[in-house]
Amino acid sequence: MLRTIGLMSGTSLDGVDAAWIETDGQAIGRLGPSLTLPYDAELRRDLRKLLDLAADLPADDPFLLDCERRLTEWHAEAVLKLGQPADLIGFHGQTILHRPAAGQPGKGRTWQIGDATLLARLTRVPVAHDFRTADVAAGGQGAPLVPVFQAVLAAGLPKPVAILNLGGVGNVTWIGSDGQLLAFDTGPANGPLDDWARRSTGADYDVDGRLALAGQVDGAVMASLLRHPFLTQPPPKSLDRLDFDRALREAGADALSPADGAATLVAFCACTVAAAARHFPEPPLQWLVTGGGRRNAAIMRALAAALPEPVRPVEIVGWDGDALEAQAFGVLAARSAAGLPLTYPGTTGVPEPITGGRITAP
Ligand SMILES: Nc1ncnc2c1ncn2[C@@H]1O[C@H](COP(=O)(O)OP(=O)(O)OP(=O)(O)O)[C@@H](O)[C@H]1O
Ligand SMILES: CC(=O)N[C@H]1[C@@H]2OC[C@@H](O2)[C@@H](O)[C@@H]1O[C@H](C)C(=O)O
Repeated sequence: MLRTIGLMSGTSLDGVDAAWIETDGQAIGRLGPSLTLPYDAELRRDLRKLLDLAADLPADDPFLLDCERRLTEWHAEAVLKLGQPADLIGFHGQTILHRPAAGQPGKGRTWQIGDATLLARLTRVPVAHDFRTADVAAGGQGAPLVPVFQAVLAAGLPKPVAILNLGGVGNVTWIGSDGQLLAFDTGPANGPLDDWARRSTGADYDVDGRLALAGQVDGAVMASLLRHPFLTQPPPKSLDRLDFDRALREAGADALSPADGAATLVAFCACTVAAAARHFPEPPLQWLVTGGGRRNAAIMRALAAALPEPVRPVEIVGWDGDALEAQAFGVLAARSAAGLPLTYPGTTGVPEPITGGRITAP
């Protein structure tokens, strides 16, 4: 088994999640400590700016390179703070653009920034990185990547089960009784809500969903959003963090009051999850919710109303919803080192299971 440290900077841009996990990529030995190192306001703002600029930026743009260096140093700081010995780091980096081309090998693009050479030098540990490129190059969605780890974690749970991650974007993993995996992005989750909270109240996010709980869902905006073709599109499918921004503007969301806007975004998030469930081969026995969205009481209430099955935070089965994605990248790093598949036809739509990632020595 390898002692790994998984590092994830998700689409919420809230900070680096780091987790220690002992694994050979197939089984989990020990789960160790984890932490989140939140970005300071300046780095968070610059990363958010990068998302808007990414489509037109050359890879050697000075602003991009400066952000990449700062992002990498932040990750190194997270590793040092964790203070655990490691044989391998799994470094996701920060997605700034995601445009896969389903079923068209060589046509899609997914872009995670992060300087693996610098991270390996700063931590003196080999770094596995660039986990999504091979899958997109082979015609896969390049996301989600966590299902292979969730399947190991969920081995002892009654099936079918649905694991819902509510980060900036939402994604779900459905695991059937025979171990069948179906995973895909559900729709926007905290991303548009965070942008809305920042614009309307100045806060980084709607703490505990209080703003949304004080508002009313706007029927006209909802009706417009629910017509988005992503909801009925069959999986595999994945999203860029900004994919719904235009639809939200066109639906007239910008004209809503702060509370009604938040309430409407929350209700839409729950509707996208209900729409996702229509793609499952059979209903799950329960939904286990991970990611920051599980702390948003408005989202959890809306999910409970929209789904017929029980909806609970993953802590109910003893998992740590703040560490899960980081732990996944430790396992993905070990799988990459062993040449094991990271993605499958049922998770990214790649034609056959393939490995991915590259390893950079210190
Ligand atoms: N107490 C809380 N109340 C409401 N929302 C919260 C709370 N805590 C966290 N969040 C939300 O969760 C988000 C962070 O979630 P998470 O860390 O799962 O995202 P991520 O890892 O960046 O995303 P992704 O899964 O897209 O990679 C915050 O931006 C915020 O919107
Ligand atoms: C391209 C990209 O970075 N996608 C993220 C994003 O955030 C949530 C969702 O969209 C998911 O598909 C993915 O992250 C997790 C870690 C994954 O790949 O499983």
